[in-house]
Amino acid sequence: MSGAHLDEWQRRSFDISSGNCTPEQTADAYRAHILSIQYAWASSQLSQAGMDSLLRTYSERYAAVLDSDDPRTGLNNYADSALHLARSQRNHSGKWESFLTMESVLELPCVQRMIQAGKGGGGSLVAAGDVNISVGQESRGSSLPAAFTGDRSDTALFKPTVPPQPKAEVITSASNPNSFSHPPAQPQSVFTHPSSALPQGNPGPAGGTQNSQSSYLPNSNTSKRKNFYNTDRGDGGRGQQGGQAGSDPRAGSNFKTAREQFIVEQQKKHSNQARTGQASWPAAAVKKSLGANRPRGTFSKFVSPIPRQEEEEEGGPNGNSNQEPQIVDERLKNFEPKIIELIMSEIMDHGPPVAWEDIAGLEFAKTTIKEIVVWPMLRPDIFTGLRGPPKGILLFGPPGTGKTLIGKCIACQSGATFFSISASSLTSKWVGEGEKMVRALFSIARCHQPAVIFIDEIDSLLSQRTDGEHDSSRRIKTEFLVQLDGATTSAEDRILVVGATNRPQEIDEAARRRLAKRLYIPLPEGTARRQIITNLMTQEKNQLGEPELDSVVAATEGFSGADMTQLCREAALGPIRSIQLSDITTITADQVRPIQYRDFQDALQTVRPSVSSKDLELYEEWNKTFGCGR
Ligand SMILES: Nc1ncnc2c1ncn2[C@@H]1O[C@H](COP(=O)(O)OP(=O)(O)OP(=O)(O)O)[C@@H](O)[C@H]1O
Ligand SMILES: [Mg+2]
Repeated sequence: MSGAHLDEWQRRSFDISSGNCTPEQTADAYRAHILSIQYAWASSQLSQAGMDSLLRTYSERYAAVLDSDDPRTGLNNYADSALHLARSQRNHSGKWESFLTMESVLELPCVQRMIQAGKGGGGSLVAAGDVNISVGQESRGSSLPAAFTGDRSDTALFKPTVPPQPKAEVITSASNPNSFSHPPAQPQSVFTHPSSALPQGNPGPAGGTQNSQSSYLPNSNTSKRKNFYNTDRGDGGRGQQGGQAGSDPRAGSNFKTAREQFIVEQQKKHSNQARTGQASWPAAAVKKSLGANRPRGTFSKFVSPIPRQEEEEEGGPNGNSNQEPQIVDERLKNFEPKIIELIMSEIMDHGPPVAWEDIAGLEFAKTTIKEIVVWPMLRPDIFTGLRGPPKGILLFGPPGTGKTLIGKCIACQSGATFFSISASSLTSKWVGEGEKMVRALFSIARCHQPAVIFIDEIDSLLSQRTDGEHDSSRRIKTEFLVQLDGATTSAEDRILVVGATNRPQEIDEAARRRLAKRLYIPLPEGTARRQIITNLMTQEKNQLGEPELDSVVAATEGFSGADMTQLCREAALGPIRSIQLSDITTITADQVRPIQYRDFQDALQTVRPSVSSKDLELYEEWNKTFGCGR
């Protein structure tokens, strides 16, 4: 999703602007947003990077509302005021009836003994295991408060035996000591009531029970929270709390705040990302409470793999090699650094410089390209309105005629940032990431204007769309067409796409239209062939006279530029082949004889034109139909 679309989507979806929302409503809204973001991501309306970014924002806002103890703005971790939000909350205390009535408590053997002991004026009160209170089915020792679990064995009022008390029932008993409750039909667990637990000097059973409960149980709000957040959770979060053991009174318990639980659930979903170190919003949410340990991710700084000169001198970006890499432009923050790095390192072209004079012939193509590429890049103020350059040009023609060479020349001569990408690498190397790459490519180009995106073998990227083709390549094509159309670029953007192909017939008609200027790069004519030979021969010792050159030019009718280069290379080997094998190790470079006409004659025996006349007809035909030449 482009930046513009994302903004619009956010605006429509996330308008909590009334200012009259209660904290509950705000929290609810944020939670709904978070779900919407996940849904949008799952249904491919939103990119991974977009989702990361949005989730980070909204989970932090959600957490801020949840955590704040300011009653006007926060929910204090879903304390009492927000419990009604949890519609599925089940508190059975209202329905259950305790079997522990005042009378039945008095009949308990331990209570009887206590009474007896009280009457007897001292001595041991109650033996361990004497008190059996039925409270429910589950046994989760770790869920008890520390005072319950023996952590405070010296002062503990109650000590559980196996199996210990489930929280739900503890909670109920705490809030209503006179109706110690349980589901009647469920099996029972056992509580031990040690003698020391009873309030000193208070032999009265009812009063004793009340006092003891109020002294060891946490306040009812906290207990309710525990009850709620443990109702439908498995053991999933236990490990997450491990780090708090020892210092946290909740150590060893399953208790989690709503936010912690939410984060745990999300972390499970995103565990893969977390493992690979990518940014994921739960990590961002955790960051809030953990301080500055921000993970590397979407907002990590990006460092260019190609250090600038001053950086090299200073020992790294910003003069500090220890600093994190930096994403330089806001527009790129939604892309994973990995992708940006790939584009910067693998797509930007850094070849040897090529001048217009190095390209033999092709005068019409060169003039046109200068007109629509180089000058507008150099003087954008003049080339506006109707004079505005096309957004795309297509160089087509037989193989080896200089299309790629022209691309390199544009890179050197236009003064623009040059992105050279082979379509096959886009479709094969980053399978599944192709459309992301395309989007990132255009975004980076937008940040580095004026920019030329050169796509060699563009036919393999923009071939006719068929029903049977793979979904990913179809998506790449669509993304490319969208970007090419300039839907996401403004009129002032100076990004030019130059495509090169020797299979123009295979290009999708929609792409053809977008590559408005289609230039035929034909086989070199006589003068061009002569120029290629002359250019190449100036670097070598040779004895080629004008008439001999004419003969070679005449003999190479139908040769492409690449064939001509190959012919010259082959001829250049002639003098070496004439050296005696025994001399090859001792001979000096000066002693190698110059290239002669006979070397070309020999070479012409082995080097053949690579383009057939039948193929040539097809190009001529396509040029007549779709080409922009004269
Ligand atoms: N017009 C030319 N002037 C000088 N050299 C040329 C010319 N055309 C081709 N060559 C030579 O041929 C080589 C191959 O050319 P290039 O890669 O540009 O061909 P291409 O048109 O891109 O071929 P393909 O369609 O197969 O990709 C160049 O490196 C250059 O040496
Ligand atoms: Mg090429």
